[in-house]
Amino acid sequence: MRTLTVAMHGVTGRMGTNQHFIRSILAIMRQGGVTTSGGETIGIKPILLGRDAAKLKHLAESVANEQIGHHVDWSTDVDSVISDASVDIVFDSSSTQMRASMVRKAAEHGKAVYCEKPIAIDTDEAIALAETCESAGIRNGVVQDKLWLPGVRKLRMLRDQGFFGDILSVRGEFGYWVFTGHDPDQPPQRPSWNYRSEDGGGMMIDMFCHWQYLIGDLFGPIDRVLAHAAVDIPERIDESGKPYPCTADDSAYAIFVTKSGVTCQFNSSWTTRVRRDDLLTIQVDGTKGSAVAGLRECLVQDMESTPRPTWNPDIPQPIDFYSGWEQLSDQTNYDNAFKIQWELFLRHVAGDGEFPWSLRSGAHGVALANAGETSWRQQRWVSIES
Ligand SMILES: NC(=O)C1=CN([C@@H]2O[C@H](COP(=O)(O)OP(=O)(O)OC[C@H]3O[C@@H](n4cnc5c(N)ncnc54)[C@H](OP(=O)(O)O)[C@@H]3O)[C@@H](O)[C@H]2O)C=CC1
Ligand SMILES: O=C1CO[C@H](CO)[C@@H](O)[C@@H]1O
Repeated sequence: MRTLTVAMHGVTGRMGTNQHFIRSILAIMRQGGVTTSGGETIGIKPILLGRDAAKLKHLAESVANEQIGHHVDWSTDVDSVISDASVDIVFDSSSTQMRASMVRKAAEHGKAVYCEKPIAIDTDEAIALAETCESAGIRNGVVQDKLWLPGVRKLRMLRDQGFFGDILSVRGEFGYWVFTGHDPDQPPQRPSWNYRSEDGGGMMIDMFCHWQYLIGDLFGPIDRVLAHAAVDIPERIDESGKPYPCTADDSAYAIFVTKSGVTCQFNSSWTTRVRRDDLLTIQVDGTKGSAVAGLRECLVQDMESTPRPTWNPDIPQPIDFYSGWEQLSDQTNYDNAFKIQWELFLRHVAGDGEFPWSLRSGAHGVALANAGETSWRQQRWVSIES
C-alpha cells in the first residue's frame, strides 16, 4: 500500500473542517484508502496546518479519534511542513486571499497542489498561478464539487440519454436568506468576509466560478455574459459582534449564452427566501422534455406529460403544475461530491487517471466572475475568451 502525505491548510475553516477533513479525508481513511484502476490501494496521512493550535489540536485529536479511532498530525509551522520531503500534496481551503501564496509555496517545493475555488479574485493572478503550477510540472487541481452533486449527475445522465432533445434554455436559482446578525437570536450562518470585497467576498466571485464549470460541463463552453449585481444589505454584524459595512455584492443576476446557443440564466442571492425545492435548482428545457434538478433530486416532464395551459385569470388555476413531474429514482449510491473529487485527485497524484479540473480550469472560473463584474459595471454584454 502506498501512502500519500497531505498537508491541509485552512482545515480549521467551515469548508476545510466539514467537507474536506471530515467528509472527505477522514471518510477515505475510514474506508481504507482509495483503490487505483490497477488495484493498488492508496492510503492518506494528513497533517493539519494553520495558525490556531487549539483548533488544530481539537480536529487532529478529538475529531479524528471520533471518526477514525486515532489522532492525526498537526502543526502551526506551515512553511516547514510544506517544505518537508515527506509531503506529497499541499491542500488549501483557507481564505481566498491566502490561496496564491499557498499555491506558490507548494509549487516552489515541487508538491502536488489541490485547492478550493476561487483560486484568485483576479484573472491575471489566476492565470499566473496556473502557469506557476504548469512550469513547476506539479499535478494540480481545484475544487469543482458541483459536478458530482447527485442532482447534477442525474441531469448529465438525462442529457447523455437524449431525454431533452435539443436543449433550449437553462434556469438556475441559487441562494437563501443569510441572517445579518442584527437579531441576536439569528446569528449569521456564513463568515463575515464573504460580505467584504476587500477580503475576497462577493457573490460573483463565489458563485460564477461554479456556474462556469457547471454550464461548461453540462451544456458547453460559455460565449458571453450579461450580468447585474447588488449590495443589498449595507451593514452586517461580524463574528465579534461588531457592525461592519458590506462592500461585496450579495446578489447577482446573469445570462450566460453558450457557444452552441443555449441561454442559461442564473440568479444567485444571499438575500432571498426560498420557495423552491432546494437551495440550488436548475431547470433545463428541451424540445422533447424538461428537468428540474436540486442538490440531490431531479424531476422530469416529457412531452406526453406536458400540460396544455390556457390563460384565464378569471377562474382558479385548474392545473396542478407540480403533479405533472416525475421524480427520477437514484441510479447509484451517491457519495459526497467533495470526497469523489478528492479520490480522483489522489489517484491522479498516484499516476492513475487524468484530472482535468486543474488550476488552468479554475482560472476560467475567475475569468467568468471578472467578466460578470465588467458587465455589471459597464452595463453591457461581455465576450468570454476561449
Ligand atoms: N466549494 C465550495 O462549495 C465552497 C468553497 N468555499 C471557499 O473555501 C474557502 C474558505 O471558505 P470558508 O471555509 O467558508 O471560510 P472560513 O472563514 O470558515 O475559513 C477560513 C480559513 O482560512 C484561515 N485563515 C483566514 N485568514 C487567515 C490568515 N490570515 N492566516 C492564516 N489562516 C487564515 C482560517 O483559519 P482560522 O481558523 O485560524 O481563522 C480558516 O481555516 C474560500 O476560498 C471560499 O471561496 C467556501 C464555501 C463553499
Ligand atoms: O462560496 C460558496 C458559497 O456557498 C455555496 C453553497 O454553500 C458554495 O457552493 C460556494 O462555493
